[in-house]
Amino acid sequence: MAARYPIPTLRLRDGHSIPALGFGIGTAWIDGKKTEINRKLVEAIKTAIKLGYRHFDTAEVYNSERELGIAIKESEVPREEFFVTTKLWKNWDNITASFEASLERLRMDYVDLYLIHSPFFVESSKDLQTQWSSLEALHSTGRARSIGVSNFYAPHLTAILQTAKIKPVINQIELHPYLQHPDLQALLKTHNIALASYGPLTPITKASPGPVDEVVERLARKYGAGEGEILLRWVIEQGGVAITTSSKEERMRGYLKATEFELTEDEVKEISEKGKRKHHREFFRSRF
Ligand SMILES: NC(=O)C1=CN([C@@H]2O[C@H](COP(=O)(O)OP(=O)(O)OC[C@H]3O[C@@H](n4cnc5c(N)ncnc54)[C@H](O)[C@@H]3O)[C@@H](O)[C@H]2O)C=CC1
Ligand SMILES: O=CCc1c[nH]c2ccccc12
Repeated sequence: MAARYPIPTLRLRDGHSIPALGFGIGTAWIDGKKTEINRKLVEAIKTAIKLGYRHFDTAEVYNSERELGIAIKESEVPREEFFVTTKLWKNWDNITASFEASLERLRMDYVDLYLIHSPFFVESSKDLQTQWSSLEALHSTGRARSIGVSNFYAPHLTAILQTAKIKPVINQIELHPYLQHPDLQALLKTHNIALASYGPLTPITKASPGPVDEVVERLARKYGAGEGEILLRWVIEQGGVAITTSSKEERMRGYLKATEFELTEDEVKEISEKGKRKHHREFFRSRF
């Protein structure tokens, strides 16, 4: 059975819309060395499509773009119904070649969103500015409908905003109650840059036990949802986009419940306040 309700969308600063719940094909799926097509992954993506997911998040470095392209073709759902994000890894010298290789693997002639995966591989602000101008050039061809960044913190954003002709539409970062980035969130709001959360389930999957456990369990009972769905909804209620994943159909189905109820302002606040009592960063730890 497909989603009972359509997944809500968020309007980006360039006028395009992004579904507020995305299905990631990184982390749990990664096998950077594989050369054969992973049919299990293709089938899992097709299951997600059947359940109603239309927003997929991949990256050059995940080695999953080919499977996403095949799954979308085999699903027979029109390309225009999907929102596909991919990300540039380290090939700064020829960004156009990297981008075109991604399109080829995806079997697509455009992506909805192209992101710089990380700012941590360059030496200077000037390098970041040069990279951003290459994304602007791709955007002008129409093959990257929207452009944005990932794992950017205030100094990285400030650097590119100094010379940007087009501001990033989104910053995809690790965001959950134990990593809330209040200052970065304020900066994004000032520039109308949306926030996408990866690792939204971290408090229950990687950082438990912790101070939000009790409230998340209580709200899951109240709304007849899983604990994960409370954390996904916490992101969505704050105007963010939540990117999660699973290989299990039951979990894929469960996450969709996050679109079927609303948390009250006080409930969002309670999770945030309790979350502030613990700090946990799962990804790119060595950079901080
Ligand atoms: N831009 C970036 O640098 C990054 C982007 N991402 C993107 O975000 C996506 C999601 O990232 P995750 O950290 O995996 O997201 P997540 O925090 O939503 O965790 C999803 C994982 O939790 C497991 N899970 C769900 N419910 C569970 C439960 N009750 N008990 C135990 N395990 C449970 C799932 O099976 C899955 O493996 C990735 O696939 C990728 O597309 C992820 C990391 C970095
Ligand atoms: O994007 C998520 C984190 C990450 C960075 N590099 C790799 C490589 C393979 C899987 C995930 C990641």
